[in-house]
Amino acid sequence: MLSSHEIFMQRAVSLAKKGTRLAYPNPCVGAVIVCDGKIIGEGYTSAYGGSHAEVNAINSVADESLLSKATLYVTLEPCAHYGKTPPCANLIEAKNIPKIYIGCVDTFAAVAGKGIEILLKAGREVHVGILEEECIDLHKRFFTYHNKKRPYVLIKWAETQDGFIDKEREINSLEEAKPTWISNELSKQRVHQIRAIEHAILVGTNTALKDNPTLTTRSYGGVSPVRILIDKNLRVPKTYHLYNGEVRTIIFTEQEASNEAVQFAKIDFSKNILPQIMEVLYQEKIQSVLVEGGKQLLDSFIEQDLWDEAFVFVGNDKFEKGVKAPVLEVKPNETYALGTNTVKHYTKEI
Ligand SMILES: NC(=O)C1=CN([C@@H]2O[C@H](COP(=O)(O)OP(=O)(O)OC[C@H]3O[C@@H](n4cnc5c(N)ncnc54)[C@H](OP(=O)(O)O)[C@@H]3O)[C@@H](O)[C@H]2O)C=CC1
Ligand SMILES: Nc1c(N[C@@H]2O[C@H](COP(=O)(O)O)[C@@H](O)[C@H]2O)[nH]c(=O)[nH]c1=O
Ligand SMILES: [Zn+2]
Repeated sequence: MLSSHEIFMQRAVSLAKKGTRLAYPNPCVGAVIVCDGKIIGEGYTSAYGGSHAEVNAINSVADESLLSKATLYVTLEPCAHYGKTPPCANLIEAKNIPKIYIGCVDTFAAVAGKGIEILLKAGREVHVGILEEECIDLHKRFFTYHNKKRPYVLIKWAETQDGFIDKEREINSLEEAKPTWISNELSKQRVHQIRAIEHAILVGTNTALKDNPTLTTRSYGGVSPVRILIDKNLRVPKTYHLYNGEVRTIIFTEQEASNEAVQFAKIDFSKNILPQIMEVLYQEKIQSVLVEGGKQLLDSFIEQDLWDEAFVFVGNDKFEKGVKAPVLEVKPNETYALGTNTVKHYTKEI
């Protein structure tokens, strides 16, 4: 059974999940203020440049005098640095909040224990590590980005019962360029929900040529991720969806090119391209990337052990031949049904 501290922290985690996508490149933090066992204030990080969770929670309290006997629950260590806003640790001190429960320490160098230090120096009671696993999971993109200097990488594909991601097929016209659907409508919505959380989405050249993907969140809503395409020789026609200007799109190529609908990033294809792509995404402050295929691209991420989380959607069909699905040599952490489909979810410790 959860303790009351864990229940309030769980509420802070749920609040944080509401704002993940808009807070980028900030972590979306959740905060709850409790007095006499009742929640008197709540908040989560505003869209980038806006106020932090602690500020929003404090501002939401109707009777400020209660703060001096209240407890603050916050998913991430309060900040101690002047970024776009002043430090939250100083605000908590100024508002005389006596008890602070923190989900996890912020490993970002500008904070890293300094927020806790300010609160302890001010004589506050500080507890760290409440629902720590959930809080680290919540902030995994932000931690990976700062600690590994690359975005958090998720790989995802849909495969048939007999392990194929497509049939054998040739594309002879624009009309023929569309995905072979393996997963069902519920899975599609789940994929769009995942897309709505992640910062960017990446596909390989053959996937773009055969599927003419849109890569948006249209079945779920929310912000669509930045679209990323690998296209060494610019083989994907400008009539394809990726050039429609609907969503910010970056194309990795070795060609000199310009186009008002997309952004080109030149890399050296004679070398391993994945570290180069990671470096550009890092410079672009992109904190997570969902790799949606195809086979060759997914295999290169798997071979280089460059993934943090994976989703495999298993449909009901058997193709008997076609494009073979990638293989993960580890067991899924969870498996669940989405209607008649099965989802295998793999996570790694960050
Ligand atoms: N069921 C599903 O979930 C999915 C199915 N698919 C299917 O998969 C198929 C496409 O897969 P596949 O043919 O493997 O192609 P990919 O989409 O992986 O694209 C491969 C091409 O992209 C470039 N590329 C990819 N990775 C690298 C790398 N690491 N280094 C350098 N260049 C790279 C190369 O282009 P170049 O040769 O120009 O250098 C390469 O030929 C399609 O049939 C598609 O429908 C795709 C996505 C998901
Ligand atoms: N075929 C297949 C998938 N294919 C992936 O989805 C992309 C198409 O995206 P969109 O154009 O936005 O619908 C496609 O290029 C490929 O990366 N995904 C799945 O969840 N299930 C499926 O059965
Ligand atoms: Zn802050």
